[in-house]
Amino acid sequence: MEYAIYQMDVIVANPQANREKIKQWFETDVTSTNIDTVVLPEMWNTGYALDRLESIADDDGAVTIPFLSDLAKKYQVNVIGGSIANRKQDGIYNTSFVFNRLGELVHQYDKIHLVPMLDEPKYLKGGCDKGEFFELDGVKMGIVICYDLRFPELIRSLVLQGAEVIHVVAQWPASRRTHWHYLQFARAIENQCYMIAANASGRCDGTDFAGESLVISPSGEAIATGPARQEATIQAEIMLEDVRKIRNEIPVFTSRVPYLYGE
Ligand SMILES: NC(=O)CCC(=O)C(=O)O
Repeated sequence: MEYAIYQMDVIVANPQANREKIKQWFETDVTSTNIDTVVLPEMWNTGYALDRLESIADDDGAVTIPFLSDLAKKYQVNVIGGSIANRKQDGIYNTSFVFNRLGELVHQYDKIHLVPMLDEPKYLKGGCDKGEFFELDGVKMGIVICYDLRFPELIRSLVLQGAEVIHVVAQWPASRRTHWHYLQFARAIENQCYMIAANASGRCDGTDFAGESLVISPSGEAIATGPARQEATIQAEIMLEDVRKIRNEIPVFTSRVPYLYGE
């Protein structure tokens, strides 16, 4: 499966301009190649303009769902739609939407863990549905959003449901770029799964985002790394048989003792 990650420099507080950027990116970077799946970063509609979300968040995906669905259909690619600021009845969530090549919405997920360091709990509501896997092209996968990466239980639970590929969509600050790297590698190695991590570049209210998007194999090798702090497209091919291979070589999942972990 061939991936393209949009390491996007999100325009702060301008959803229309960000949709235009994404449309343009599909035209230039998705048409000419054999891409199966594209991945966008976190909060690509508004960036971290949290104090302005009341007026710029989408309304339960009203604009974003048809926008991403049309792109998936037009280019016949799966779309891991990053995440957006998304108003629901009881507040604004940080929501991901995933589409298959037919443009069908196959999954949605609200970020569970809100980031105190970026003031998210003041402006956003945290999701309370447990992460569930979805399937694209017959492959079981999962998605988490940025700070969720720090909670190994969430990713382990997706992998125990059968996910072989975990997507992390993010706006991860450059100041904590070492955590970004080590945590991604740890999650790949401990779960023997692919990690596909799409980070934003650019800056918002004095915070620089790291870029350095990553594709990591189930044995913990970096297959692709995006440049630091600049917009880029990262392309990589993943081989699902590598998941089976490493799980046979180092049978972590048969060595587990679930009753000792309270499962
Ligand atoms: N957008 C985020 O969730 C950032 C997470 C972060 O800064 C961290 O975990 O550190």
